[in-house]
Amino acid sequence: MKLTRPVHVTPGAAHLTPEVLRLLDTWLPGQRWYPVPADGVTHEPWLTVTFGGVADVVVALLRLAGPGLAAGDESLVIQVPLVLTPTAEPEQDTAGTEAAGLIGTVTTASGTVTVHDGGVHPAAWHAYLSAALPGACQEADCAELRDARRIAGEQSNTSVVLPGLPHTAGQGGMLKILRTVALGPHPDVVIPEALTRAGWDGVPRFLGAVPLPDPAGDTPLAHLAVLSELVHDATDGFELACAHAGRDEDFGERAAELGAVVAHLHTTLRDALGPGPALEPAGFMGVLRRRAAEAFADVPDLAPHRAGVTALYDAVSARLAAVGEAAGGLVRLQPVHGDLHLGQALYSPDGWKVLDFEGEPQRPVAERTAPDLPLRDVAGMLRSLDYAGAVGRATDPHWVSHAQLAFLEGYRQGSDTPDDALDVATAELMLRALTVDKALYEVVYEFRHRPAWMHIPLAAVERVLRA
Ligand SMILES: Nc1ncnc2c1ncn2[C@@H]1O[C@H](COP(=O)(O)OP(=O)(O)O)[C@@H](O)[C@H]1O
Ligand SMILES: O=P(O)(O)O[C@H]1O[C@H](CO)[C@@H](O[C@H]2O[C@H](CO)[C@@H](O)[C@H](O)[C@H]2O)[C@H](O)[C@H]1O
Repeated sequence: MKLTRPVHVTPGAAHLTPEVLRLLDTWLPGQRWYPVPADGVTHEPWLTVTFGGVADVVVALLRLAGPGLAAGDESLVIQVPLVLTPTAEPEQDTAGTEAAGLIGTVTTASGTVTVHDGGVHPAAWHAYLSAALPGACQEADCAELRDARRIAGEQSNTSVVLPGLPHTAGQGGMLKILRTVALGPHPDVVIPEALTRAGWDGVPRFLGAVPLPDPAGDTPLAHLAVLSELVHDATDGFELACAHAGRDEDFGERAAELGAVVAHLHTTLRDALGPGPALEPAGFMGVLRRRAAEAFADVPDLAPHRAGVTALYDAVSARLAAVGEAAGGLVRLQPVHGDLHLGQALYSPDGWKVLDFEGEPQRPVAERTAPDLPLRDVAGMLRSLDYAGAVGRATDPHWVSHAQLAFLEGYRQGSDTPDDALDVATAELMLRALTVDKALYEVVYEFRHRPAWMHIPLAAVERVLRA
């Protein structure tokens, strides 16, 4: 019988010496996937994970503690896979160490150990792969790891291409090591698994996952990694749209196809996972108002738009209350993507594939996974087409609006509208509110990560409020 490797969990910092933890304190804040500004943040060992039959690989699950961060079960937990190799001498030559993932060397009374980042190390990939997929990668030099490589770029997690992994449709896999560990089933596991089970081919086929076992029970505490089929000859949707924008080439056809895929995604999600509760206007708009207040507190440049946002949200609240009263209730919420943008879509010879169901990384987990309005994803794509026009430097003043209208038309045609759907005028007003909500999120995201691009969502806030 083909087995997966057992995953063992130990409380605290088992297998990790104080020297290794100190090394991590210095190294972690410089990582792209580190989820918060590092000022005053400490790393508290929560659990340590090892894999049966795999030596040297230790995964530290560290709770982030500090000003403004939640504590206890609510804390933000990061996953830090490490390869700890006992060695005779400290490594002197550090040339090329970043590529090799060397974090450092520590010496204790019991000897010297080199510490490598497991995210870029084949020994750790072997451990995850053999835990995710029955029978795969039984040896560290297995065929499945041939030519494996971590993908470069600005990622919230660490993804590894496995060209040698066989699967039903051909060859190749993608292992995604989740850097932020949230208690409960992870949406990037649950949603692709449900969509694959439903036979929908708009996501890379789900192949397996690495659960974090609960030492006190049978249900996994969380998920550590997810494995999916590699999409071949795929182009990142944002790069594709920017390239079209740069040539002023119409993106309408691709955008319409994408709209139809997003519509099918919503129908399949509702059928596979079931609808959620009915939209409750006060609660829903309360969340939007709180998020806006947080954005205004974070970014001073947003101040001139405070009154406009309040007025728009007041108008939506009033309309939802009136419509709900007249209809005896409003549309039901449902599972959605939650952070949909062109960079979460791959264009392949087989059409568009949607990726990354984690929700907006800067939001609390409960909020990210809550049932929502599908219009949230529509707003995300409209915003992304606007980014593509700006970043790709379209000179045609209609490039963005053409692509957005084509996306909306593709979405409308692909939609299987539920009986309780919002009427057109209310849906349009709600789409404006969700577009503003997304643009405010983006202003904060750009303020923190890419200030040179902050003008793109800032202009959008102004434009939508003026409309
Ligand atoms: N199954 C796949 N096949 C091919 N490429 C993929 C696959 N999954 C992800 N990618 C590539 O990896 C990138 C990062 O994946 P994603 O799931 O969005 O990770 P993150 O959460 O770190 O942003 C994507 O933008 C895409 O280019
Ligand atoms: O991909 P992530 O889940 O890490 O999402 C975060 O980063 C995105 C940028 O990489 C950011 O997206 C914003 O910029 C995109 C262009 O780079 C644009 O297409 C999106 O529309 C825009 O929101 C995303 O918001 C953030 O959560």
